[in-house]
Amino acid sequence: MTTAADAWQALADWEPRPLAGLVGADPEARLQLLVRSVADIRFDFAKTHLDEAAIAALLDLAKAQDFAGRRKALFSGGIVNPSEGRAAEHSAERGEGAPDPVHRAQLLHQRMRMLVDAIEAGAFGEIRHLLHIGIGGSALGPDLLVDALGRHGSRYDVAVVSNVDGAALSEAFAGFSPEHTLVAVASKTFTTTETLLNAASALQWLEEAGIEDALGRFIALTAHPDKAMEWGIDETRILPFSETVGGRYSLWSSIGFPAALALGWDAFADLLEGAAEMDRHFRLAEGADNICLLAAFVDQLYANRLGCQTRAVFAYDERLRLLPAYLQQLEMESNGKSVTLDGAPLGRASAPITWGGVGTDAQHAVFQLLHQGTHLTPVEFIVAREPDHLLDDAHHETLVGNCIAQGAALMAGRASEDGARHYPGNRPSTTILLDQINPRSLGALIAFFEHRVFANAVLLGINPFDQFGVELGKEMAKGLAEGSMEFDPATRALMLAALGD
Ligand SMILES: O=P(O)(O)OC[C@H]1O[C@](O)(CO)[C@@H](O)[C@@H]1O
Repeated sequence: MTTAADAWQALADWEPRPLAGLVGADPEARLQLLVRSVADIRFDFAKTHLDEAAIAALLDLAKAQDFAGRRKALFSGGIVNPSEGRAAEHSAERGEGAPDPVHRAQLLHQRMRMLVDAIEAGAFGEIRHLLHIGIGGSALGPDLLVDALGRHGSRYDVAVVSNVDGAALSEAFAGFSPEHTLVAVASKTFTTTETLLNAASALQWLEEAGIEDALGRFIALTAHPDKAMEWGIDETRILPFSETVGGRYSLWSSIGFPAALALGWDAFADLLEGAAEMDRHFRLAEGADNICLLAAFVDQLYANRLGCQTRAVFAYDERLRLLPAYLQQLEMESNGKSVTLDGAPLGRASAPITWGGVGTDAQHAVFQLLHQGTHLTPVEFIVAREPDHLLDDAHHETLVGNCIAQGAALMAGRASEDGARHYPGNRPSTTILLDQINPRSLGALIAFFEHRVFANAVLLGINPFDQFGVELGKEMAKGLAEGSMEFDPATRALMLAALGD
């Protein structure tokens, strides 16, 4: 049997062919090999350097790394996060997983729904605003969902406040009236400094506004209900989710509460169903037919064969403007690792740096480097067939046309004697085309990215579900605030300059 080392060697021996040749030689075969539709989303990898030989090497790698076994473990509650001795059961929140976690998720969703109904029925008075306080995975997902899907007729004003910089909370206070505000404190651990400080300031804001029983306006979204109760939130207003749902995979749990409240329960249920459809595809599709695995093949090709240190994602859709930030956490916190599952040095590139923005804005800001810079950067375009507005068709046509033209220009390039006007071309891109952006398609899209991250982790042999890398910085920030830690002279001088003594 081919070992992982053999498969990596085969990839090292593989030579990329020019993109224009790959696409031009037999266009029909190319499209058939590299363009697929899953959950009404078209994934187009035709303008990447992936070819049959690279796919064969990467399929061998997947086999050598027991992709099928690890995928089975993911969906059946196996310990896929060995450093923390845990399963990773975000798919169970969508109904896809082992019976027990699926049942627990259903009970949680029932409680969420009852709370949504109670708020609507006026159990908390006349609520118009939801102040959602959380950070990282406890903020990026809900923020993305509400921003993307709540643009027309969101039933509540939602502010997601994550930064401990008081300017963020002050801005939210300025837009909300205390008597109509409900506060959701979202924290898996319920120990995160920034979140607890923001929550305490929100409580003070309500109290100072004369709200009777200000704590009664708080709900908690957490995997540690005991800690939320200690903080003062009544058990009846706590929506506890499972420890086996990772923070950056948690928008499907009660962390998604703002979306369920603002968009309505049916929309939240559609979101889960869209993700479940992608779960089923990922669980059942074999080999290169599996779109999440195929995307991971492209990622490995660029990160580990062609030396690309970054991956750029551009949403050509204003509704998805927060997607790049969401993906940064999902991809970089999951796969930004340097050791394998058994703690040995990884010895190759882990996750590339994810960056990006929104099109067409980014074209006028950063695309210069993509078209002519010295870095090779695989670019991902995300675009929808249907616009979200009633303005003249010219808007959508220009938007989509620009998106498609960028991929074509990156690939084709244009030769010129004048170096400044020379476009080298042969630059890869992937295009993800959605019919519409709605709860169902967004659920499927986000689940696609989650499973692609997992597939990459399997190919690399790393654990995508822990994040010890962020702990040291947290500890030192605490040590600095409490004066309980010794720092080096340069840091001491900086502290003195910034904070006084
Ligand atoms: O939900 P919590 O426990 O407040 O953590 C917030 C975020 O902080 C992290 O632990 C990183 O510091 C993320 O993984 C997580 O999403």
